[in-house]
Order: sequence, then C-alpha cells, then structure tokens
Amino acid sequence: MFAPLLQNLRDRHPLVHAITNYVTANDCANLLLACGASPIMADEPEEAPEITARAAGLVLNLGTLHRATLPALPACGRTANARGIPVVLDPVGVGASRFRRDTALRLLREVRFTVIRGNLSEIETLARGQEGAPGVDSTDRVTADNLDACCALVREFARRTGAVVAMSGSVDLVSDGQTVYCIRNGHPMMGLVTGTGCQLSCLTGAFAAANPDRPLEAAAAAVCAMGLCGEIAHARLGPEDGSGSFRTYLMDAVCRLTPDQLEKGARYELR
Ligand SMILES: Nc1ncnc2c1ncn2[C@@H]1O[C@H](COP(=O)(O)OP(=O)(O)OP(=O)(O)O)[C@@H](O)[C@H]1O
Ligand SMILES: Cc1ncsc1CCO
Ligand SMILES: [Mg+2]
Repeated sequence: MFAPLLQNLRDRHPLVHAITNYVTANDCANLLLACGASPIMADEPEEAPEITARAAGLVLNLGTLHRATLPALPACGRTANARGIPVVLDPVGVGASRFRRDTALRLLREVRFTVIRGNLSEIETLARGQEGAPGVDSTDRVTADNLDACCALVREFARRTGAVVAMSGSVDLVSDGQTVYCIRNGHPMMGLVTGTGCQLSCLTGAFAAANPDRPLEAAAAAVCAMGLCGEIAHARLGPEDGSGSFRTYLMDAVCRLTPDQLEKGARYELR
C-alpha cells in the first residue's frame, strides 16, 4: 500500500520549498535529499513566493519565527494554494508564545493546508486555539487510556481544517477527518535528537509533493517511514554510540529505505 508512494518519491524527485527554523534547517535539507526530493530553503518575502511557484511542495515551519520573514509564510501558502501545490504546516512550539499562536491561527485562516504535522501538545493547542504546553518537544503521550480521545481530537481537527492531521509521538495518529491511521513505528531515541519532527514534516511534504492526489496515504507513509528509519537506526547502534550516531544512522536509513522495506515494516491499524 505504501510502496508505490515511496517509489513515486524516488522517481519524481520533487522540489520542496521549506521555510524552516535555523536549528534544524540543515538536517531538513539533507533529509529531503536522502528521501529522493530536492530541497530549497528561502524565507525572504521578496523572493519566497517565486520559489514556491517553482516547487512541487511547500513546508511552513514556525520553529524560529521572525518579524522580517513573517510575511513570506501566508504569501507562499497562498501561492501554493493558487497552484495546487501541497502545503505542510509544522506549528513548532505553538503553545510557547502569543506570537507563535497568533501566527499559526492566522495561517489556518488564510492558507488551506494539505497536512498539519505536530506533536500532541502542538496539535492540542492549535485545535483548542489557546495557550498550551510551553516547550517545543511534547512531553504528553498518547496512551492506551487516552487513545480514543486522541483519535477524536485529530479526526475533528482534520474535519474542521480540511487538512490531513498528523500527530506525532510514541504513537502517531494521522487522519483526514474520517479514517485514523494509528501508527506504531518509531523509537524513543528519536526524542533525543532535535528536529526529528521537523524532518518528518519535510518528509511529509516530499511524499505529498510526489503523490498530490493521495494526501492521507502520503502523510501516513511518511510517518511510517520516519518511524521505521528510527527503528533501523537504533538497531545499528554499537556499544559506544549515542544520540549523535543515531542522528546519522537515521539519515542513512532514510537514504537507503526501499519501497519493499517500507511495505513490510509499516506497523499501523486503522481506527
Ligand atoms: N517515544 C517515542 N517512541 C517512538 N517514536 C517516537 C517517540 N517520540 C518520538 N517519536 C518519533 O519521532 C518523530 C518526531 O516526533 P516528535 O513528536 O518527537 O516530534 P517533535 O516534538 O515535533 O520533534 P522536534 O520538535 O524535535 O522536531 C516521529 O516520527 C515520532 O513517531
Ligand atoms: C529546539 C528548537 N527551538 C526552536 S525550533 C527547534 C527545533 C525543534 O523543533
Ligand atoms: Mg516539532
């Protein structure tokens, strides 16, 4: 089911425009190359929409928002919408400040997102439109006890926005407002490397760019692929290896992942 989506990504080499944060920009660019896409980062409002117009996918990441580049976000979003280019929103740390929250809520009003990808606290904050957890990394968890409530949250938020919602964590939930993919790939060490979420949003942008008519499956495939690569990276760790090696092995795994491996390694149920 996911193999053809990864094959399309490898075959089509989509150009993905990312407006992203300065913490993880380099990892995001390398991740895009590793998966078969082609990255371009540009956040100057004078040129950014022109770059979006040439791209097959757009990723808007709010990790290190700045006044000077802020106008590029809605402008590029509108350009992508007008041209039918898939757009991914990563509302990094949206509960941490009023500036982030107001920006994210404004973007939700002005841009039609194909996928909204965040951790549990970010999605919760956006869905409620109010103050949430302070950090950029989620400490909240999806557990057996709150799984039904989390599924209802992503389903309802997807319905309301018209976007596919991808909520990451120890369990990932991806929904288009009807179906929920409950995805169990991944490894806790992914939480020890900054930007695995940012990279996942770029991977989602790449899958969506290569498979523009299947946004739900594209997002679910990206989430399974990222988690599976975390598992492969962990299995490679030697006795002296830590989070630095894990970060490198994760990139290696994305680079070498085959459609067949993704098909066999994806672990999910539909809810
Ligand atoms: N405890 C865990 N077990 C398994 N996989 C995990 C765990 N924590 C995170 N992941 C995986 O790590 C990736 C990033 O998810 P996470 O929710 O940590 O994003 P994030 O909080 O936005 O990260 P960042 O802000 O550092 O980019 C996803 O593929 C997710 O499945
Ligand atoms: C740590 C951090 N701060 C702003 S963006 C970012 C990268 C993780 O999203
Ligand atoms: Mg994040």
